[in-house]
Order: sequence, then structure tokens, then C-alpha cells
Amino acid sequence: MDLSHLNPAQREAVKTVNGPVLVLAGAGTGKTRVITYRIGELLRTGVPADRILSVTFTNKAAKEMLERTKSLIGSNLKVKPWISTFHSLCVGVLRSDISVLGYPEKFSIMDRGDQESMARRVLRDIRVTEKSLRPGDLLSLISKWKSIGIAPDRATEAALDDKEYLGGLAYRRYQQNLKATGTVDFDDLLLLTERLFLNYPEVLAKHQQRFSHVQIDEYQDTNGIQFRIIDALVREHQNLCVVGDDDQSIYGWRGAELKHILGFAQQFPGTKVIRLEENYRCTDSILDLANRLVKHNRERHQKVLRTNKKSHEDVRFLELPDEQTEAERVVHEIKHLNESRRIPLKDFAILFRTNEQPRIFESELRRRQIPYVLMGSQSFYDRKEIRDLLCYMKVIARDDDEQALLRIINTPTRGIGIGSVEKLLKRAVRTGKKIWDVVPDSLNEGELTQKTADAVLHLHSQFQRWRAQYHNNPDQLDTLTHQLVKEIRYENEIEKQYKDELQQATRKAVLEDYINSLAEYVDRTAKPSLGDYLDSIALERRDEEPDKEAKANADAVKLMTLHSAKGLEFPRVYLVGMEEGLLPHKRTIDGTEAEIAEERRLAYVGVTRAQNSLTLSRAATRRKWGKVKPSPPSRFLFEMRREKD
Ligand SMILES: Nc1ncnc2c1ncn2[C@@H]1O[C@H](COP(=O)(O)OP(=O)(O)OP(=O)(O)O)[C@@H](O)[C@H]1O
Ligand SMILES: [Mg+2]
Repeated sequence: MDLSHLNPAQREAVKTVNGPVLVLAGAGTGKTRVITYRIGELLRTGVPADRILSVTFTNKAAKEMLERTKSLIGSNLKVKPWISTFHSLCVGVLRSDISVLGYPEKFSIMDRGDQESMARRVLRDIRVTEKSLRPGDLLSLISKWKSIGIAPDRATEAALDDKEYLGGLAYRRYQQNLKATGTVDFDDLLLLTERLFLNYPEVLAKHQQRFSHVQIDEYQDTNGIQFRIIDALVREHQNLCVVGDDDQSIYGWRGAELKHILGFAQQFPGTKVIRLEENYRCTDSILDLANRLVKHNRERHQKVLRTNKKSHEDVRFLELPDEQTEAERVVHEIKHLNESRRIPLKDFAILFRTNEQPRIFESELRRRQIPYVLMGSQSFYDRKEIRDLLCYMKVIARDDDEQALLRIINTPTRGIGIGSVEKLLKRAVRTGKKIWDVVPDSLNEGELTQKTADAVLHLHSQFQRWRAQYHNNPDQLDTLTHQLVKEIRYENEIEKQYKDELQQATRKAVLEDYINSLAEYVDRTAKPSLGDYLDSIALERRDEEPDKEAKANADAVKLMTLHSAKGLEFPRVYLVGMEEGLLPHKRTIDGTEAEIAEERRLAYVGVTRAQNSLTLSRAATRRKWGKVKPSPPSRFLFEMRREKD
């Protein structure tokens, strides 16, 4: 392999394949490049591809790393190196060994939407109103408790106020429901893997033997549980390389702990620490700005960061009267540069702090007919139609996936009313049987009419048929789903629900998109299966919708939050909404210094995404709840400019 595209420090990091290595370096210094070259180097020295594990943060980053590796070592590898996120690594471990924890091997993974309906159900069961505790808040609480290791039966003791106390009660019931239905949420994926590794040495040993070399990108954002999982995996050989930048740690709210990156060398005695100081991404004026900004953070490793890239244009600061003009100005400029200087649209990225910001840019881009992709929005799988179909597929995969069944038992309407469903559910819970199996008793006791009972049994027989069909032809998922849509007359349901023809057409197009995406899945997967498909969807939903990947590579402007821009780079960046209340976020304005420091790191991540051109814009006023309010400039703007001016 050709290591001439690396500088001496990078080469050393790539060559040191055995023992612990920490690459601690600023943005754009080639940390991710080091990871991909190491994969190449390991293969060259004869390590089998499937014994090399590289962990990244998002599915998008994993895909990108796989691409980079392929272009480095050729794409004709028979066995692929493992490149995965923490969550997909854990799914793999649990699929093989979860049964020792009393979960079924075919456990289902809840996505965010499933979690919300579960939260709502639990709160209703314990008669807590939305006023006292919102489902979303309950989920944040549960996630917090899980990430710091507070078990359900200890949460009420740990509660800090009434809300948390109610949350504790709900947490208990939530976890019971999950266990009873053989379901896990995202946090459980990590927790249960950790529990397996901690308490079942033979399971751990098996997984330790799978990988001889492990590496982690974006190490600054791993949390305690993730660290302990990796720590357990590499304990015997300690061939672990982590790369990260303490200045880019932006997931404090998920329990990422800076002390891991800072304490790595103590955790792993004999660590080789490598620093990279040359930034290959940004021009000097962009890098100056980034350096000035991040210097305001107190708790950090002192780092030198320099670049040889001379800039052709200065960083620009735009101040516009309001958010509408801000969007118009940015979009107008992009259009102009695209038309007059032939700069491709895909060179542009618009970055922002909150999910509310892109809407106005989107409508402006649409108005001017400029193609764009909004990355990281989950709209595709969150559409009602797709959620419904996914539930059908879940029940085909697992006859007893009650959560999924409850969602679609009367969708499209088939005469099974909510009252009947509740009675069936109660009886099922009481007797420990499946819903299907309590129908005869329920009928005998007069809880159901004959007509309703027939409807449930008919649905059951349909599912049995679909399941058999799936088992006969597991690689025809798209055909099966297409047929299912017709059989349940889903399009009729759409026509009944939406009077507007345009609405009907868009909804039906969603169905078609979905079936196309299934066909794509089947095409690109060596051994397609329903279980594998549902796993991949559940994980995928955490960041991207599948066809965005293709769109993003096409010629389109990219819009994304600062969180999803991590690790990426773009020739021309607009960092918009540089205002107090947006960046720093309003939640943190009266917060602690640590909270502001994290916002500052987010701004730093944004600034350092830019390769050649950077524009920071702000609106002087902004509508809040319909009223025009002044919006003061972000303190970070002053910090970036002060010394120079
Ligand atoms: N030695 C090198 N010579 C030329 N270009 C390089 C070199 N190392 C890295 N690059 C390029 O610099 C850019 C940044 O590299 P990379 O994405 O690996 O940095 P990073 O440290 O992972 O950044 P971030 O902290 O943002 O994740 C990429 O375009 C990469 O191809
Ligand atoms: Mg990187």
C-alpha cells in the first residue's frame, strides 16, 4: 500500500498496528484517513479482513468509511472488514447471545416512533396525564437513567422531583412491557451487550476472539457504556486505536465523557500518543477563525493547528434584517455562484443548530427551483403509511410482536374496534397467551361478537399465509409487500382518509417509494432476510433515509444540523442563524460554563467543515410565536473577531 499520501505522524499511526494508540488531533488533520489506511495496512500484513473492526458514530460515517477503504484497497475483497456503528455492533452480539439474558433470539428493536407509542401507552396505563409528564420527556428521562446505569426499580429513589418520580414509575412499567414483548430500545442495545460481556465470560471470550484489531473514530463522543464494551472486547490483545478531538465533543447530553479521551493513556498503559498538527481541509483564514473561537474553552488539550492552504477569499459575516431575508440572501448567492461561476450545487452546505431552522431555507430553495437535500431528517420512515407497512412486516417476522400488531390490527379498518382490542389484550396479558390464541375464549365469554372474532381470525390466517410465502421466497420481500398492500386494500383506505386528490396521490407515491426501497435492499444484500431488513431499518432511522445517500451525491445543496455534519467537509459552507438563542441554544444560555463550552464546540465543528469558503450569517430579528423579536448576535461572533479587530 502506498503510504506516501500520509505525513510522518500519520504514517506512524498507521504503522503502529499493535498495542494501544491514541491519535489526538484537531479538525481536518486526517484522523479518519488514518483509520482507513490502517485497515489497508492490517490487510497488507496478513490480518484477515473479518478480524478488523472499525467503529464509527453514524451509519453515514460507516458507509463513507467503507467507500474510502474500498477506493484504497480495491473493491474485490471477498470478506469485508467490519465497519459499523456501536449500535449495529451490539445488534450483532445480541442476535447471537441474547437468549442467556432471557430475551428471545428474534427480539425486535424499537425505533423512536415505537418508543413514543409505548411511552404514551405506559403513561395512560398508570393514569399520568400529558400535563404532568409528556411522553417525549419520559423517554429522555429513561434514556438518561439508562445511560448512567440506574435500573428501573431504583429510579423512583433517584428521582429529583415529582416529575421524575412519575417518570420512575413509568420507567418500571416501560421496561416490563419491553421484556414481556421481547423488545429492546436503542439504549438497551448497549446496556444488554455490556451486561452480557460483564456477566458471561464465555460469551465475552467468543466475541473477543472475533476481532484481533479494533479502532474507533470520533472517540471524543463515546460514552461510558460504549467505552466499557470496547474495553472488554480488546482486553486480551489491547490492539486498539482511537482517534478523536476533544474540541469536537458534542454529545455531552448523551453521556459522552470527555474524560475517556483525556484518560485513555492512563487506562491503557503503554499507549502511543500521536498528535497531528497539519490541517488539510481549511484555508488559513477559516482555520484562524476556528482557533480563535475554541481558545475560549478552558478545559482542553492545547493543540497547534496549521494549514498550508492559502485562502482566496476572507471569511464573511452577513447581517440581515430578518430570517426571511437571511434565507433569500443565502439562496440567491448560491444560485448566482452556480450560474455565473459554474460552481456545482453539491459544493454548498447550509448548516444550522436546530431542526426548526431549515424550513424557511427549504421553501426558498424550492421557490428558486434549486435541488437540495435535507440530511438527517427522518421523514421517510416516519410517514404513517410506511410505519403501518413496517408493522405488518414485523408481525410477519414475529407472530407475537404485539406492539406492531396493535398498531395495525384495525388499519385499514376491518371492524375490530378499540374496545374489542382492549379486551383481547387484557385477556392475553392475564393468561400469558398471544392475542390470536385468546379469541375463542373471549368469544365464549361474550367479550367479542362473532363478526369481530371472525375478522381477527381472518387477519391471523392472512399473516400465516404471508409468513409461509416469505419463508418460501425470502428474497422477494418487495413482491410480497406489494401483494400485501393490494390484499389489505391499503389504497382504498388512503382514498377514504383523504378527500383531497393531491394528498391521495402523494400518499400513494409514498407506498411506491417504499416498495422501491425494499427492492433496492434486496438487490444490494447478499442474503436478504426480513429480520436483517428490520434491524437495518431500525438502525438506519437513527440518522438517514436510504435514498438520500444517492441524492446527496447528486448535484444538490446540502442542508443539515451541526450534529449531523460531524466528520464531513464541503467546499463552501454557510453557517446560518449565528444568534443568541440559536447558537448557543436557548436551553443553554443561562446554563453553566460547561454547557456553553459544548455549544462553542458545536460552532467549532461547523466552522471547520468548510474547505474554501465560509459565510457566517445572522438575522437581526426573528419571529417567535408569531411575534417579531430582536435576535442578538451570537457571543461566538464576538469571540471569533475580537483579537483581530
Ligand atoms: N496527508 C494528507 N495529504 C493530503 N490530504 C490529506 C492528508 N491527510 C488528510 N487529508 C485530507 O484532509 C481532509 C480531512 O481529513 P479527515 O477527514 O481524515 O480529517 P479528520 O481529522 O478526520 O477531520 P474531522 O476532525 O473533521 O473528523 C480530507 O479531505 C483528507 O482526504
Ligand atoms: Mg474524521
